[in-house]
Amino acid sequence: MLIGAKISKNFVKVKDNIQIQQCGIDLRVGKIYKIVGKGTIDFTNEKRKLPAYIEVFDSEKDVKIDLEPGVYIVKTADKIKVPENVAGFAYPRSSLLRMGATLYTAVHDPGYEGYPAYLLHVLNPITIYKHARIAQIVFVECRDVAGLYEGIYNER
Ligand SMILES: O=c1ccn([C@H]2C[C@H](O)[C@@H](COP(=O)(O)OP(=O)(O)OP(=O)(O)O)O2)c(=O)[nH]1
Repeated sequence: MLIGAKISKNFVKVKDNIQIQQCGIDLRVGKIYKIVGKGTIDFTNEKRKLPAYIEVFDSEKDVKIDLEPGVYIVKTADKIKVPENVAGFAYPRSSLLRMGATLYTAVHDPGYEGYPAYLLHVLNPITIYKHARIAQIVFVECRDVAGLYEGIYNER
């Protein structure tokens, strides 16, 4: 069952109550990066290498950005902390989709703590203002978990 926002608001450091939705929490844009070069992925992570990112926008410094179609990495401005018996799933806001842009997201593991990064796919030109709410994260109770997330993306 999805965990309602009355509880899941405790898993996200929200800036404003406007972020609290019915059964999820809206996440704000923090930084936006262009991807430069190629990445490498393997079985053991030994050869895993992320491409370079060039920062093109920072909600702390910039007012807005006009993005042309392409792919970008978005780092959220909101820190999340996923409890040990919970997993999180993020979705693009429907308004974002209605403008011709979307997010690709993965699983937020039990024990993860940090500012999630998502792939932003802009199909139609879009203007993004600082701290725009772009995603909604929902949390699900998770039984019999096999340990907690201890990987490189933790930001404790
Ligand atoms: O769209 C997402 C989904 C998850 N995360 C965070 C939370 C998650 O717990 C962590 C690691 O995600 P995942 O396990 O999918 O990444 P991985 O590539 O398998 O990394 P690792 O080898 O560290 O497990 O990254 C994001 O930043 N963006």
